Amino acid sequence: MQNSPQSPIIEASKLTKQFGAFTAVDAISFEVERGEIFGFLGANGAGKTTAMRMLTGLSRPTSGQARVAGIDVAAHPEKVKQRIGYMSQKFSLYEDLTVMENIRFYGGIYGLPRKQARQAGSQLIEQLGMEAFARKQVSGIPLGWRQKLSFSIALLHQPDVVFLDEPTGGVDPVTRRQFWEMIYQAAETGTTVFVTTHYMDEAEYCGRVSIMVDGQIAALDTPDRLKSEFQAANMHEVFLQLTRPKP
Ligand SMILES: Nc1ncnc2c1ncn2[C@@H]1O[C@H](COP(=O)(O)OP(=O)(O)OP(=O)(O)O)[C@@H](O)[C@H]1O
Repeated sequence: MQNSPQSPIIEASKLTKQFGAFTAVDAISFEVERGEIFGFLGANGAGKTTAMRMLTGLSRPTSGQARVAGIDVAAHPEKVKQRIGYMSQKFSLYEDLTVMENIRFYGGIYGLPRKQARQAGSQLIEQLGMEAFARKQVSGIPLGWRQKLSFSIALLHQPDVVFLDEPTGGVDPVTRRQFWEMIYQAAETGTTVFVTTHYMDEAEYCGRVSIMVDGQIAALDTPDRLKSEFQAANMHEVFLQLTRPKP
């Protein structure tokens, strides 16, 4: 199923996930346009990862609907996985494989022919300037490099959308900036970026931002419009106004 270039690349309609009596994601509806950098924010436990797992076909919605690249995530989770890249700190590289082996392994998972995976691997290592690490086990390379590598691997099969779950957690500010340059490059080539972060300076780098509170989307707009609506100097203040428990 193909979606037209004009239609939103992500469409969620009353998307809901319940765990027993607990509603982790509560009827969220939103759309993301092709090529957008969309920030998906919320306090700990707000439901971001659960929502993202539904959008990536890893978890079945209890009710509601979502389409990613025109594909219904509940009806065709395997098809969705072919059209997306996914990177999280928990689900990422194999520590005991080398950099090159990881690239080839994921190339295989994403269905790239062996020769193409090898070429893409060499190209990727060169682009990242990781020649010195190519034959090193991933466990032995610095965290910032690992995160850049997993992002590049998530883009290996040129997905329509890349989902990034706290991609810059724990890395230094310089590496975070470099990582965001990579995000901009991906968006410029047409890949939609759906990103969660706890860093509010990063929220400012997004085209639009949604903020989840207790399973619902409490606000969604450009950082500038949110700041103006909440009369806040920065996104950190917007975030606090929405997520701070009411007295
Ligand atoms: N498999 C599960 N069974 C029961 N409850 C769950 C399950 N997965 C998540 N939850 C609960 O759903 C809520 C939302 O969790 P989720 O991980 O989606 O939040 P989050 O916004 O991603 O938080 P964080 O920023 O801490 O990762 C939490 O209260 C969590 O305990």
